[in-house]
Amino acid sequence: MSDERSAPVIIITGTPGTGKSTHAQLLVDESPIPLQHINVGDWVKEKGLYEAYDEEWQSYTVDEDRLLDELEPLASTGGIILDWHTSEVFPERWADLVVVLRCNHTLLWDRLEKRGYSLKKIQENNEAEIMEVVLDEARSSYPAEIVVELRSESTEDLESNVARIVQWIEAWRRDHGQSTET
Ligand SMILES: Nc1ncnc2c1ncn2[C@@H]1O[C@H](COP(=O)(O)OP(=O)(O)O)[C@@H](O)[C@H]1O
Repeated sequence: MSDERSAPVIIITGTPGTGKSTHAQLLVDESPIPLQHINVGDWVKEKGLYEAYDEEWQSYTVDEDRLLDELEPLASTGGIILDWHTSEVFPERWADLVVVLRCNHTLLWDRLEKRGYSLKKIQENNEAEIMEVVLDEARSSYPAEIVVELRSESTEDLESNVARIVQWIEAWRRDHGQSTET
């Protein structure tokens, strides 16, 4: 329950390349309270929280139980941004806000090409973005009132999205009896 936390847990999700890490980094800089950015994919690799590596798809099969065990203490304390392309794995009680980033598929294709993804992986992700896979997953895993879909196609989008999340953090603090004055 968020009542036990002194700071919120924010999930930023979206198809790879939609801008999760870029948003999370800017949010860390602009947040009125300290937030730790957890790039879950990097964590999985660094901490070896996977069962296997799939050569064909160039991706890891995550050991979800171990991942959740690692994250649980951080989620209980709060003050974290969970940055991952999937959100259903996290327990519903962890999340205070779930941001789903969206991007035009042509633009997304270019971003993933620049990243050096294989054609197969670009196609898979592009199709997932068109089919709204990540959005559907977030909507079926969390209450509608905490899921926010935001466009991430330009620097203006990035800045206004982060400003909006900062406002949300300030409101969260007020609701939890914490002053926004320092
Ligand atoms: N809103 C945006 N406006 C312009 N470029 C963006 C935006 N969001 C992401 N990008 C660019 O797209 C690429 C992928 O962004 P990244 O944050 O790594 O995505 P993700 O973490 O979702 O995989 C980066 O080069 C980043 O600079």
